[in-house]
Amino acid sequence: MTVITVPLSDRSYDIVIEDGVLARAGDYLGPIARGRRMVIVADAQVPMHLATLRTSLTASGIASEAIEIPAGEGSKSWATLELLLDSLLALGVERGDHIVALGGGVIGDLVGFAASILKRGCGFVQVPTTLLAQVDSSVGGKTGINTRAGKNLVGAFHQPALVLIDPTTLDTLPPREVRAGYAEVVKYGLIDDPDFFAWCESNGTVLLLGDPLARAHAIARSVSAKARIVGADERETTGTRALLNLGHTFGHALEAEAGFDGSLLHGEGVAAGMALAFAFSAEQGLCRAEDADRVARHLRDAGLPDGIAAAGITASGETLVGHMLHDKKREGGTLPFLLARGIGQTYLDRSVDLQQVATFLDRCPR
Ligand SMILES: NC(=O)c1ccc[n+]([C@@H]2O[C@H](COP(=O)([O-])OP(=O)(O)OC[C@H]3O[C@@H](n4cnc5c(N)ncnc54)[C@H](O)[C@@H]3O)[C@@H](O)[C@H]2O)c1
Ligand SMILES: O=C(O)C(=O)C[C@@H](O)[C@H](O)[C@H](O)COP(=O)(O)O
Ligand SMILES: [Zn+2]
Repeated sequence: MTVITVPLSDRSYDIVIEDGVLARAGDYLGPIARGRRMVIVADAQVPMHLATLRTSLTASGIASEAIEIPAGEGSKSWATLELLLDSLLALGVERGDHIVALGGGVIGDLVGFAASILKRGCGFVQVPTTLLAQVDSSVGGKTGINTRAGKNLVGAFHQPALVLIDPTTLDTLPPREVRAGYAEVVKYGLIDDPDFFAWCESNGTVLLLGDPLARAHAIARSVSAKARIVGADERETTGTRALLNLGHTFGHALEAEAGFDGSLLHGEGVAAGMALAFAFSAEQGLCRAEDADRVARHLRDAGLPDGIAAAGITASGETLVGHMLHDKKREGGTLPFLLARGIGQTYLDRSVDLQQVATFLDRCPR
């Protein structure tokens, strides 16, 4: 078992990583339930994991109710949020209760946001069941929904009380979703850990095939990096947490253009976005072309898109930059970008000319 703490003074919380921990969830949730019934909000596609969780709660003497949410990015919406809040109110959830989010990043973001506003804020616990959620979205308290204008534009910072990660739940995850989650794993290497990127180059293939040791290493290393960064800059005010956005300004624009319909998964958008961030950095003379090529090659080898064409997007540079103007990092007329001086040397650049970005994107193959 590995336990990593997110250091946030009186709101610090543990991330427990252990094969099979879902079947022992009651041991961890007992003290949080305080003798009350727990409400689990689960992705409708993980009934087997919901059953394991509920059995464990029952064995620990904790009653539970379940609300199932349709799978997919479309559920990070006003409509689903409203239905969820009504269901939670109907079940009598109180401010001191903790809602359990069981599923991927969609469920975690949606349930975390619902918890942040229900009765002006109640608690929640993350039980992530996708690789992406286990290495990234379940940690750090960014919650929210998408709107017509783009990704995650309405939300709140609201930290969970506990994150329970059972890597064996990934045995049922479709390979495309495993690959999408792997993009966020690679991200940690590219941000500030070149040794971890090299580890990914050597171990990515076995990790994607479900090797338990490689999987455990990748989850623990990713989560440690995220816990350290979130502890240093919880609300993305100093620029440190913004590093976790590597590839996301490009990636969210590609996702918005694709339309949140499952044709381009978040991790796929991030993969293409990271390749574009490195290619743009190389074009600007900030990093070596060999580094950008190395990033694109590894993403391709992992079965991930390495640019606009591979992401299936045909939109112009101007259209994509139009999506980027909704980015939450925007400061007046400036849009800070995560660029790179090399692998593991990502930094926030506030001097990027959006016209140059549009021209660069137009030159990328379609
Ligand atoms: N809050 C954050 O810090 C943060 C970080 C990264 C991503 N995100 C958000 O996370 C979302 C993407 O999350 P995701 O990639 O987990 O997608 P997801 O939640 O849509 O899950 C992917 C698919 O896997 C299915 N699934 C989940 N667990 C399964 C399992 N164990 N077995 C079989 N199927 C399973 C789901 O039904 C869904 O179809 C995006 O909305 C993204 O914006 C948030
Ligand atoms: O935790 C963070 O901070 C991140 O940026 C992690 C990202 O992987 C994640 O996709 C996040 O939701 C993007 O945040 P946003 O602020 O750009 O919406
Ligand atoms: Zn992301």
